[in-house]
Amino acid sequence: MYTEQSFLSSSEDPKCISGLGCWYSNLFQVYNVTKFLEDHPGGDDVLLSSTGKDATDDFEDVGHSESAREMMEQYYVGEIDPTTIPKKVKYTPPKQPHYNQDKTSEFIIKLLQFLVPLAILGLAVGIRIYTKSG
Ligand code: HEM
Repeated sequence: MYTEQSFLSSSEDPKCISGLGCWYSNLFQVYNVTKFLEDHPGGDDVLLSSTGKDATDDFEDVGHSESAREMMEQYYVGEIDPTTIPKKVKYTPPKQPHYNQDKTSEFIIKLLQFLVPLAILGLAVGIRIYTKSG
């Protein structure tokens, strides 16, 4: 099972309107390739390494066939303005509540850990002195 994986591609074809001329779109095309990962002839690892970023060069460098370009259409999600993509979001975990608020019991345990062996030692020495003198 794959989690949702998409990559971006900048428009290669200029958009043309007769009389107005052509211009290149500054928008990115988004492709969700989750369902294609297992079937991609180039393997899922190359696809995965191209997700979450502009994969135009990765895609073009391979020299994909016309049929590959046609296949792309079924994974097309829509266009996105790259300036609206948030920069890398740094994850800061939510502050955890501090459970052991009561430090008293911790202190008592530490004190007992120190006092109990001391008491046993004292008792042993006491018995020894008492039995010797007897
Ligand atoms: C939805 C997007 C994509 C589709 C539909 C697609 C489709 C295909 C197809 C049909 C092939 C077989 C060869 C061909 O017909 O050209 C192929 C090969 C390949 N693709 Fe993709 N591909 C996509 C995206 C990518 C991306 C982003 C990469 C990133 C590097 C990539 C890398 C490769 C590689 C390395 C091969 C193997 C080329 C070879 O062995 O000759 N593909 N792809």
